Amino acid sequence: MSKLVFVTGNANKLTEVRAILSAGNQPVEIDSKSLDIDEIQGSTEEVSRAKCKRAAELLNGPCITEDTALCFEALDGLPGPYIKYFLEKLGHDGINKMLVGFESKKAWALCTFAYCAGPTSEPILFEGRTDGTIVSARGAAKFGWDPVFEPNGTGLTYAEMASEQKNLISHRYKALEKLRVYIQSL
Ligand SMILES: O=c1nc[nH]c2c1ncn2[C@H]1C[C@H](O)[C@@H](COP(=O)(O)OP(=O)(O)OP(=O)(O)O)O1
Ligand SMILES: [Mg+2]
Repeated sequence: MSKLVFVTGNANKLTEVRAILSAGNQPVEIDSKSLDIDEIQGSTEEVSRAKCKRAAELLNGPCITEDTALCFEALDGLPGPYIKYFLEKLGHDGINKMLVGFESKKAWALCTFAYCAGPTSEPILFEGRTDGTIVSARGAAKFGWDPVFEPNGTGLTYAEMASEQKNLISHRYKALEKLRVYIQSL
């Protein structure tokens, strides 16, 4: 099959996706298209489905999209798919302050890849989840909320890890492993 098109406006995602999919003995190559597609409100599944469907309409062909949510246990899963706007307004410090009144600092990163075969097809979803804790920022602020998320059992924030380490345990890696199996069955 021809190369898959990954529609995203986020260069960091693209770098990680390429790194993860090129590892292993059956590498998957992808093309990318930088489109900033409107995102609806709703559950992570609804947000993902709508975005991928719209991308397939715009491209008039098959594509993948990806949505990343950061969910706080104390807030029953919020900010979830809206983390981008919270991060933009509040920064790493504000993200921590959101949890000051709560005992639990537990959080999980949820990645949802969507594959849509074309404008008249329904997207198929692939989820990956990594559990951890929200901590004061540590490590280089290169990618989103990486400095404030410490995956369980590592003692390091995503930002303190080598990219190879993050890419072996991340929400994105887990979702991509499911997508990879699906793509290779096409
Ligand atoms: O592994 C990650 N480590 C740290 N931060 C991350 C990660 N992955 C996404 N992020 C950030 C980017 C954005 O602030 C929000 C997700 O929002 P989200 O809509 O999925 O991403 P986006 O709008 O940047 O790109 P896209 O064009 O693919 O929708 O969390
Ligand atoms: Mg987005």
